Amino acid sequence: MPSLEEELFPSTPGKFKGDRAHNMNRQVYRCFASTSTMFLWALFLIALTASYLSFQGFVDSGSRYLSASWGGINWEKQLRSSAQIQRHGGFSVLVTGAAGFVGSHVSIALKRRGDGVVGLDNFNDYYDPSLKRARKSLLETHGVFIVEGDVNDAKLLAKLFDVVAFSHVMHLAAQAGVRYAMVNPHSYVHSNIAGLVTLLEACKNADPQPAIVWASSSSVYGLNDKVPFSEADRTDQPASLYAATKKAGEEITHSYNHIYGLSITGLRFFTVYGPWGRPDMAYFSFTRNILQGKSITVYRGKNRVDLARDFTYIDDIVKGCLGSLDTAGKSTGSGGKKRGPAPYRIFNLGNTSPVTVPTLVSILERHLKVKAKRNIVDMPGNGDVPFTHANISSARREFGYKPTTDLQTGLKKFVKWYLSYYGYNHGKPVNY
Ligand SMILES: O=C(O)[C@H]1O[C@H](OP(=O)(O)OP(=O)(O)OC[C@H]2O[C@@H](n3ccc(=O)[nH]c3=O)[C@H](O)[C@@H]2O)[C@H](O)[C@@H](O)[C@@H]1O
Repeated sequence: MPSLEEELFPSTPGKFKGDRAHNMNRQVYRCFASTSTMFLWALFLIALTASYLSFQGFVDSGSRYLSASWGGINWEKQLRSSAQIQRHGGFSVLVTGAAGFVGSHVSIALKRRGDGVVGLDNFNDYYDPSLKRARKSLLETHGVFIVEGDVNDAKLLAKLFDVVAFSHVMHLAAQAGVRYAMVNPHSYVHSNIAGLVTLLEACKNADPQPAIVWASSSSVYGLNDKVPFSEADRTDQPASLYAATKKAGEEITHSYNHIYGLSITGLRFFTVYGPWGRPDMAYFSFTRNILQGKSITVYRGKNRVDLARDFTYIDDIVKGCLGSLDTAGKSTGSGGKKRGPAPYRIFNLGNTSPVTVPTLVSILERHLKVKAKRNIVDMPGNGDVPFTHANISSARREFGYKPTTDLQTGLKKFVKWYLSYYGYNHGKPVNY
């Protein structure tokens, strides 16, 4: 049996016979009725979408407030107090990677001379996070507050710039390590590319815009064999994904400098070592293994040539970082708009005195008074380069950079710290 509607308005036009005016009326009514049905459906769908979105927002913000380790009045108070400048003409610096090796040393040095410092670190487990926690405790005793968060967190970055008008950003947060890039390539893209862009976005939007000094790497020289390495040498032959992401960082920062007027200084660090260092690096893992009586793997280059590095002591690097901050010109833009050209600089921070890896081992043996069990193997194709050697004349000219610690002296200080921290048997760290 046809429904009432079907009866009144048969689905097949033309089958209905009636007068013309009646017909017209029906068509108008029909058209109106279907428009209002559509309208009701549209309203229903909009309401459904809106309630879904607001539910999602509720879930997001709820989970953020439940899991976030930042935010709140007390947190903002800690930020402001840590960022407080204590010297005439001082800076307020956001240090990313502040619980890292270089980050912790730079943060303390800045704080000591009266600059305001706020740290940011995600405490990831690329290497033993307890060492990062210990550095954090050390920083707290110097009055440096570290926010636990990721440089990929745009909301957190916006909040930080909202609470503190940072004059400088020292960007040291990164996925470090040359050979680990073969194990976890995406962590390099996440931290060194995506994280960098998120940070630059926050800096470009900030008002005032901070000047940025950030960690590039000697590894950008890749297969370059012109020695010593100068900033103008080619850097288009990276030997590892790590190097490629650092090189990409140099290009990315250049574009932000060009478009938004951000002041940029990239520092190419040369194999930095010292107390509170990184356990994944050769001098550190060699020390641990030698003390534990385990063998160490010493890579050797083509034609049995020893590998060499321009090992640079942490205190020299810290001086280079501070010198870079002191001479970084201002960013010219604000709120995402460029107002004029800003400086774009790149410097080598090395020691200008390469030492072979076997010599590094011999120095450690002397300081530790233990003979190493050396397992010499040909360098696998793992992203390593045979040698590095920095020409540092640019940094010397610009801010008087002059490294003063040779490898022998620097390793002595490292070993002293290592033994006080871990003990001879790499037991539990001494509490700081
Ligand atoms: O200069 C830099 O820019 C880089 O310096 C280091 O990278 P790398 O020089 O490879 O430092 P190590 O991992 O400590 O290696 C030093 C030397 O020891 C060698 N090595 C390493 C590990 C090992 O088990 N055996 C060994 O012979 C390496 O081949 C290399 O020649 C850092 O790990 C990077 O994060 C940094 O960017």
